[in-house]
Amino acid sequence: MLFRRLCVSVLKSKHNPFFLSPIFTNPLTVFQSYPASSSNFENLKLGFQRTIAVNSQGFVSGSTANSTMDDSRRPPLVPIPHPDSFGRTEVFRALEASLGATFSSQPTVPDPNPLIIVISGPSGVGKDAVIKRLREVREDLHFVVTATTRAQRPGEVDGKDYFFFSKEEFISMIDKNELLEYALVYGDYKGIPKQQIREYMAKGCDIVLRVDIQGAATLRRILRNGAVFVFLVAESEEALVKRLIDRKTESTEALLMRVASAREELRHLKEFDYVVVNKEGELESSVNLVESIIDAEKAKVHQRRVVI
Ligand SMILES: Nc1ncnc2c1ncn2[C@@H]1O[C@H](COP(=O)(O)OP(=O)(O)OP(=O)(O)O)[C@@H](O)[C@H]1O
Repeated sequence: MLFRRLCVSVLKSKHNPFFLSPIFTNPLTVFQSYPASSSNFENLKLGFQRTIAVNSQGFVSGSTANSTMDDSRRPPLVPIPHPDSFGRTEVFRALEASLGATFSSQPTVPDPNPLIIVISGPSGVGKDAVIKRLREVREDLHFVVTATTRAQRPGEVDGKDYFFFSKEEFISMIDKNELLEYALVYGDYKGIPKQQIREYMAKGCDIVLRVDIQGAATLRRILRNGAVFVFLVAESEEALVKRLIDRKTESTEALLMRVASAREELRHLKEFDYVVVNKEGELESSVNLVESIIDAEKAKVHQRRVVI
């Protein structure tokens, strides 16, 4: 359509010697003989490069030949039926013939790389709540199960809540460099098994890691820009404290410690790529925003790349 408009506007120009030429008074619709012989074509020169040919039945043929291209390399002049009047297959085939090449059905760009998403933020901000919902709404997401040496609590499932190991087993994993990151927390080890990440990335899954602020700093040093770092915050300090009180899971000492650390932790915000404000009663919006971040990362021309 655009091409036809171009031809018409060029031809209607008062500088054009073909103005009101009889070929453009014919409707460009009737298809009688295919392929039309090149003698049927009247050639119109547009500028210096592109030669356009329109036959009396309304077929358009063109080549991008420049003056130095020899005939053996030039695609054959093939009439192209107009999509208004002919089926998609006929137009498609004619375009291929005219270009002298078939159109590839290969994906235009490769699949995006699997992503590692590190979610961090102060205690009580809603990391677990956001991740739990994210896993419900998003397929191909693997939440890494942490390895720990702490005792299994009633109701906890090995391999789902944590992977439970003895201290000897855990130290052996450290020695064999099988952990991406680990820490000793109140006398117990916690760490991220590399093998689990490798396995799920190989399946094309995106990986979610939930870590505290110190863990995020360590992962940033290891993964650099290979992972995307998301900092979750509450809309205010007041909202965060109320949320922690309402959760009723901490002793008063632990509560005080978590609230005090939250202030300090906020200073690390600048080390992250994105910040998501998890507002009171708006968990769904926070999850949507994390999803949008993942989608945007997957649309990046220069994809993050990481080898674990
Ligand atoms: N947007 C929200 N609105 C209201 N309540 C929320 C919101 N997000 C999370 N919560 C609630 O706040 C409490 C703390 O959330 P959660 O346990 O997910 O925090 P966390 O960051 O994982 O904490 P911690 O690091 O201490 O484990 C939970 O009771 C959770 O249900």
